[in-house]
Amino acid sequence: MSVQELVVRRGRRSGVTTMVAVHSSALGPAVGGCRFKVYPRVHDAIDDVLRLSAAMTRKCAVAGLDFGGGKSVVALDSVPTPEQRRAILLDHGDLIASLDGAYRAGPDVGTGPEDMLVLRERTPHVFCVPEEHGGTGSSSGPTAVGVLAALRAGARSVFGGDEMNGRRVVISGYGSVGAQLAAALAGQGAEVIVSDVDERRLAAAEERGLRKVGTEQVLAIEADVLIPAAVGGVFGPGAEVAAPLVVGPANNQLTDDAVADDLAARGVLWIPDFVASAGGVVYTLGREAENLTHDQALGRVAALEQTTQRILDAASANGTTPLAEADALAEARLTSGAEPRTPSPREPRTAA
Ligand SMILES: NC(=O)c1ccc[n+]([C@@H]2O[C@H](COP(=O)([O-])OP(=O)(O)OC[C@H]3O[C@@H](n4cnc5c(N)ncnc54)[C@H](O)[C@@H]3O)[C@@H](O)[C@H]2O)c1
Repeated sequence: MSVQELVVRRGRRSGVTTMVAVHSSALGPAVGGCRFKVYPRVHDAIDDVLRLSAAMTRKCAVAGLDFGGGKSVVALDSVPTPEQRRAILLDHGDLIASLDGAYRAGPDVGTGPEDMLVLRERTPHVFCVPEEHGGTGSSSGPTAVGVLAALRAGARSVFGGDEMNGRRVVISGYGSVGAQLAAALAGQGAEVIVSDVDERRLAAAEERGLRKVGTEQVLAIEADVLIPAAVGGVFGPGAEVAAPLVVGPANNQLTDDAVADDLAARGVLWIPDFVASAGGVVYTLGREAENLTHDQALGRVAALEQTTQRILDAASANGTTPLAEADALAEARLTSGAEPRTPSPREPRTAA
């Protein structure tokens, strides 16, 4: 897999290997989340950082952002103590600082706004520190708003309308984004069923009156919409999916791009994850890099509905998949550097 820059370093305080991949800076400095995860081997972490950074390039390009794709990964061999965690974050902050702004980090799986605060002790190139420290905090709310925008476009294509009342929706992963999607869709009258590997999350869902289903049944359950909101690699070759519409925030849902063709051949409309999950990065960069107001930034997130519609219309007109059309849109921006929304990327507000 091509990558512009990959830096892998063992931290001097923690002894833990952390890494940053800058996949592309064709449209601007690379942005991406910092993932804390236990990996069997460092090579698995390297594979992950490369794939995730490439997905960020596509996400930023399709969403019209003047930023490139990057990612950072902390390759853990076990869950760290709080002291180790701080040492790892400081080491990782030094690594990000050494790239001099070519990569800017936000939270990802395993990290949150408080961790960004520790990174910021070593580098200004950090997004999403808590609001009381001048950042915008967790991006899960805007991410959920973006998924709902993409869902509306998808529902019009599949069901002829975007009314969710009476529709059955299965959400895999009742975490930060999944829980917000569940609340919003239940509020619109949808029958929401959730799945999670964490019993405490399931108990929280049940307290809110939501039905649960085992993780092994998620793909097979009869539903109108399936929302992958947990992990990547959900759909492999020949995956059997009962729901006609799949749209969700989880990154890298397909084990391979060719799976998009398999899903289409089975009559499943899969909205590319890098389109549906862009709400968080669109909102955060709008607020922190362009100083937009909350409402202005949310307006940009809502525009993901039109972007998705454009992709679905093109797929329908050209007899292709939404993935092929989303890729074409990303490629057009990357090769022409087309129509930057802002004159030039600015420093993140947190850098001030
Ligand atoms: N938070 C954001 O702004 C954002 C932005 C873009 C993409 N994403 C992606 O969306 C997904 C959800 O993000 P989040 O912030 O809600 O994460 P989260 O960690 O808060 O929630 C994930 C949930 O999935 C559950 N889970 C893990 N493995 C599972 C499995 N095999 N089956 C079912 N449930 C499982 C976890 O227990 C957890 O409750 C992640 O893949 C993340 O990378 C999130």
